[in-house]
Formats: sequence, structure tokens, C-alpha cells
Amino acid sequence: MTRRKFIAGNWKMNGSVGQVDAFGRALVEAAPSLDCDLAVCVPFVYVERLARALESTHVAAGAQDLSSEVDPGAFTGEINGSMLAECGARYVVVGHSERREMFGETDDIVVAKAEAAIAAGLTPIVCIGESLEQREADETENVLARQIGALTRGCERRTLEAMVLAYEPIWAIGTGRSATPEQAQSVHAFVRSQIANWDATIADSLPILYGGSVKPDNASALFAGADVDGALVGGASLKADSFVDIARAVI
Ligand SMILES: O=C(CO)COP(=O)(O)O
Repeated sequence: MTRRKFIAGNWKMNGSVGQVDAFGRALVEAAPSLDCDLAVCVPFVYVERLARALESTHVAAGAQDLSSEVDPGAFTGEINGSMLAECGARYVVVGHSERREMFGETDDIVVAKAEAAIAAGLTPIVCIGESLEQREADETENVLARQIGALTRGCERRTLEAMVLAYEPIWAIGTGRSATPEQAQSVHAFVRSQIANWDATIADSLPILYGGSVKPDNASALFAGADVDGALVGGASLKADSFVDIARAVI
């Protein structure tokens, strides 16, 4: 099966109204020449503005988190999936390592959020990945197997069919130290095989993105991996130029 490449940006807690507008204008220009799926996940408050700016393109807007609560109610500060969908989001990042580490998100919460995304018609981009200590202790596969096991046990089948997975080794995030193309491909193949143990058809169609210091100059080597279906890009997605150059690295 040939999977279409997918490049998603994650702005994290960065950006401004001016940056959203400039990014939108640049992508309206560039999008017709980009032959891959694209999404940019911005802070909640900019989702609607970005979605409007990108309306005429195939570039989707997305958010970086959502509440695990589906129905409206007394959850001060929370934002549910329907609100995001109403503002034009089509994707939402779920279980980013920064949320797992800094905000105590467990595997169970990640499952609940992936389910909440699907319930609202959003595509969850579910992040998994090991820390440096875990890699050095040769624990990478165990950690990933645990994170994937939580998803295959906890999620509905329709969720696993629709989701995007992102492998983001924590030691490569924001460090300038990307995984090598060989490291990325070997982990992606392992991730796909874990999913295949559960359901081979879903494993075959599942997009698995790599994230961690993806830049215009390492993107095409990473994308050469047979199981690397694109990228989840942090820092280099903040500027339209570098984001577009990464998308152009798709062969
Ligand atoms: O965490 C990431 C994307 O979600 C990766 O961030 P960087 O591309 O800045 O390393």
C-alpha cells in the first residue's frame, strides 16, 4: 500500500496573530505546488484564524490538545473537540511528550483524548516515544510496545483506523539532534509490526510520522525510510519557508 506523505506542524506555545496571518499568506501561495497532506497545529486561540486563512488550500488547521470530556459542562479552562471542529480544526495532537511529562498525561488519558477527538470528527495525531535514559537502557521497544498496547487495548477500532501516529524520541525534540534515518526507519518498522500483530490491515494504512529536529536539510533522508510517512515538525514549522521546504522534500 502506498501511503501519502503527511507533514504536520506543531507550533507549541509560540506564535502571534501577525505570525498566523503571514504563515497563512505564504501557504496560500505555496500550497498548490506541494504534493502531500499538510496540517499546522497552533495554540487554541489561533485555530479559527488559521483555518480561515487556509480555507482555499489543502492545508488543514489543527490544535495541540483537547479535553478528554466530550460533552459541555463545568470543566473550567477546558476545550472540547466539538469546539475545535467548529473553529475549523481537522487535526489535534494528542499525548505529546511535553503533555505526558509536564502535565501528567497517562496512557489512559491519551486513549480518552484520542477517543474524544474521533467523537468530534477530528483526526488525532497520537505521539509516542522514549526518553534518552530509556534509549540508553535499551528500553525503546518496551516503552513503545507499552504505549502502543495502551492504544490497541483502549481505543475503538474506528479510532485506530482513523488516527495518525507520531514517533517522537524525546531526546530528539528541540535538541537539533534528530534520529538518524536508519534509527527512525527501524523504530517505525517496529511500531508498524506492533500494530500489525493486532491488525495487519490497519497497520498497512496507518500513517506514522517522525518528529524530533526535522529540518529542511534532513527531511528527505528521513522520508526515504519505507515506514516513515512524513513528519511532525516543531521549531521548523514556525516559519512558512522552512515548513514549505520540508514539504518539498517529499519525493
Ligand atoms: O515536538 C516536536 C513536534 O511535536 C518536535 O519539535 P522540534 O521539531 O522542534 O524538535
